[in-house]
Order: sequence, then C-alpha cells, then structure tokens
Amino acid sequence: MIKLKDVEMEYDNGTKALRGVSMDIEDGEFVFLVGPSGSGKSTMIKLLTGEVECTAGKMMINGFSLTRISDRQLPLMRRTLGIIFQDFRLIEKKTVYENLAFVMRAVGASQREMVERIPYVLKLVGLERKAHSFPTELSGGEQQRVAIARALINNPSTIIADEPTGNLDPERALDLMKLLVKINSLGTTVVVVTHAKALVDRFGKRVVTLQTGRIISDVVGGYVGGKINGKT
Ligand SMILES: Nc1ncnc2c1ncn2[C@@H]1O[C@H](COP(=O)(O)OP(=O)(O)OP(=O)(O)O)[C@@H](O)[C@H]1O
Repeated sequence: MIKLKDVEMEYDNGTKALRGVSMDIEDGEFVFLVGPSGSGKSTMIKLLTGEVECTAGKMMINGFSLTRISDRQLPLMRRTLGIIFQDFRLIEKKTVYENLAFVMRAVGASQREMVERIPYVLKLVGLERKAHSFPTELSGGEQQRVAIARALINNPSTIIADEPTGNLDPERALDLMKLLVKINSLGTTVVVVTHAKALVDRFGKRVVTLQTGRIISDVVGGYVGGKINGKT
C-alpha cells in the first residue's frame, strides 16, 4: 500500500514541486497520474521510488516509512517496486533473456529460478519468441514490452510507469496500456504517469490529477477538464 500524507517537495532552488499532497493507493489498485507539464508528476515518481526525499509530510510505501528509511532498508523497499522508464534503459549488448537474467541475478536468484521465471514473464508480455534477440533488433513497442518484463521479473507488488507510452504510436500505446491492465488483473498494483488523456479515458480507472503541485481531482473513470465519471 502507498500512503502519502501532506507531502511537500521543495527543490534546493526553492521550487515547490508538491504542496501538501495526500493520497492512498490500496494494494491491487490501478491509478493514472495525470496533469499538465510542471505539475509535479515526475517529482511524485522520484519520491515514490526513493530517488529524492520529501521536505515535509509522511510517506509509506509497501510497509516502509520513507521519511525515516535507512540506507540498508532503501534497497529492500525498491525491491517491492518495478519501475518502467520512458526511454526503456535496456542493456544493448545483452539479449532480451540476458537483460532479464541480469536483474534477477542482482537480487540473488538461482539459475533454476531464472529458467522458470523468464519464459513465464516473456510469455505474459508476448515476447516469448524474442528471448534471444538484442534490443536493437526489436521495434519500439517490443522494447517497451521488454522494459515491462524487466520491471515484473522480480515479482514486485507495485509497478510504477513514467510516461510508458511516450515513444509509441497510438495503437502500440493502447496495447501497452492493455498489457498494464492485464498485469494489474493478476494482482500487481499499477501506477501510470501519462500525458495520454485520450487513452486514460478509455479505461475507466482511477485518475489522480495534479496541478501546480496539488491534487485537484481524484476520480474513478475520468479526469478534470474533460469527462468525469463518464459525464461531461
Ligand atoms: N531538480 C529540480 N530542481 C528544481 N526544480 C525542479 C527540479 N525538477 C523539477 N523541478 C520543478 O518542479 C516542478 C514540477 O516538475 P515535475 O518534473 O515534477 O513536473 P511534471 O508534471 O513531471 O512535468 P512534465 O510533464 O513536463 O514532465 C516544475 O516547476 C519544475 O520546474
């Protein structure tokens, strides 16, 4: 579970990126985080992943209190998260299989666990036939699916995706969102930051809208400035 209480984030130069954000995300929820440029979405992702610390307020992520987390606990908290970046961040000199094995090895998985888990996750994202391809041999949509497979490989309880459809054409973007919905239906909490409002509208999920560092709307099935709960 993710819990934010009166969270503020002020950067060193005095910019207040978040101004008193409170929000709960239950286990198993699917949440879109939307808002105009500069509204604080990336800052929120950085806080959730422990990349930066909030300057006021309280945060709990999957049982860890981020406001007083130790250096020893931070990697353990991060293991509960699978993070999907817009620019994929795959290792180009490794095959798809090796990219995934690398991440499993980092948490001490055995060869046997890898041989079982990697084909399962590749099948889930529809890439079972690309295990031995290199990232440069894949389309943008396929590379993004490898990035999703990598985020899932260590079975995190929460997936956090930062603009995952940013580099994809509309059809691929829709497929990718459907894949995230499928992953969510298998029990993983999913938080997606996106600009793709048209896509968000199609799914009828919870939508949290940020504006100038504040939550201005938190509804199921729509976003502020367009349709809310299916009504205009
Ligand atoms: N490292 C930083 N130092 C100072 N100010 C920052 C820093 N990163 C972001 N900001 C500022 O914080 C505010 C929120 O930025 P943030 O990147 O979180 O917005 P965003 O909603 O993700 O925007 P976009 O959709 O354009 O990516 C902006 O005013 C931005 O200029």
